[in-house]
Amino acid sequence: MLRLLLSGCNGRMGTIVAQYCALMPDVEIAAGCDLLGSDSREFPVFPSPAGIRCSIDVAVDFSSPSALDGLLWFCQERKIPLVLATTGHSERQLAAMEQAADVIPIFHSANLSLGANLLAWLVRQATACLGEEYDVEIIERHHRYKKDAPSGTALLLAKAASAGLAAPLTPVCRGSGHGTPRRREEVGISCVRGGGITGDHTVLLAGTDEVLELSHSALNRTAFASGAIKAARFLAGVTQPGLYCMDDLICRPQ
Ligand SMILES: NC(=O)C1=CN([C@@H]2O[C@H](COP(=O)(O)OP(=O)(O)OC[C@H]3O[C@@H](n4cnc5c(N)ncnc54)[C@H](OP(=O)(O)O)[C@@H]3O)[C@@H](O)[C@H]2O)C=CC1
Ligand SMILES: O=C(O)C1=N[C@H](C(=O)O)C[C@H](O)C1
Repeated sequence: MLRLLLSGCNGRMGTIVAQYCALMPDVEIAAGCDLLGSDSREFPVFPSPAGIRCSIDVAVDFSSPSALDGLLWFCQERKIPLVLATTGHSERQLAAMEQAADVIPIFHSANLSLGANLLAWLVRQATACLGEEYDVEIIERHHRYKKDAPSGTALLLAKAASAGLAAPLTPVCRGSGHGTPRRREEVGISCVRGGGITGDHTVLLAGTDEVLELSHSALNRTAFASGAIKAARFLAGVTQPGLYCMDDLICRPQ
């Protein structure tokens, strides 16, 4: 049995992950964490990891950047691997996560769906083929409740676009009326928030005479939940501390 700690268990993703795990005979949510706790779930819910005493194989976090410090402390103390799916962390937090990966295995991915990670790979191939003459612009669209912008996936795609080129691109968030012409060395990110959009990402490669568009749409949150459980299963078999990501799960041509 794979025993999980689910951080952010009362949220949109936490709810879907718990439902998804309930369908798996060999995966169990041993404990949950959420700010308000809860006594109506099929597992105990704690306001922070500090109070958890039961045995945990892997922690899975879909909560908020504010949960990170407590989670890293708990997982390092108990030597528990961590799947970190939350987005919107600061540079300081990302550095703390990298340090913690010297002690425990951490699987960090801003998007746990197979398709979005394949999109990142395709974007890298596309910029490598098209080169500096094509401007890269990213449009991300999410539901009205999303707190962070730009999305973690948009930043991941910006990095992938940059990796295909000789000179790196700097991510720039587009607002309305920015009033200066685009600079060649930027990758623009435009954020849309509305309704119940689960998560759409489009990468535009805009040349003078043609435009290539590559897109991914998550149709529901199970796309992420299934990736989270694959990542948890993977970490349960990892023996070395380190930073892992979807590249460690996906087989594709180099
Ligand atoms: N990597 C991936 O594939 C995906 C990542 N995400 C990311 O996951 C995160 C959660 O998304 P979503 O479920 O939509 O958000 P929600 O706001 O619906 O859920 C987050 C839950 O975490 C709780 N929470 C907030 N702070 C803490 C804390 N310090 N400790 C424990 N629990 C806390 C929230 O409580 P309260 O509401 O009271 O604040 C809420 O119940 C986001 O960062 C999102 O971007 C989402 C989908 C896919
Ligand atoms: O908050 C969300 O909902 C999502 N967040 C992730 C992100 O910031 O990229 C992944 C997905 O797009 C859904």
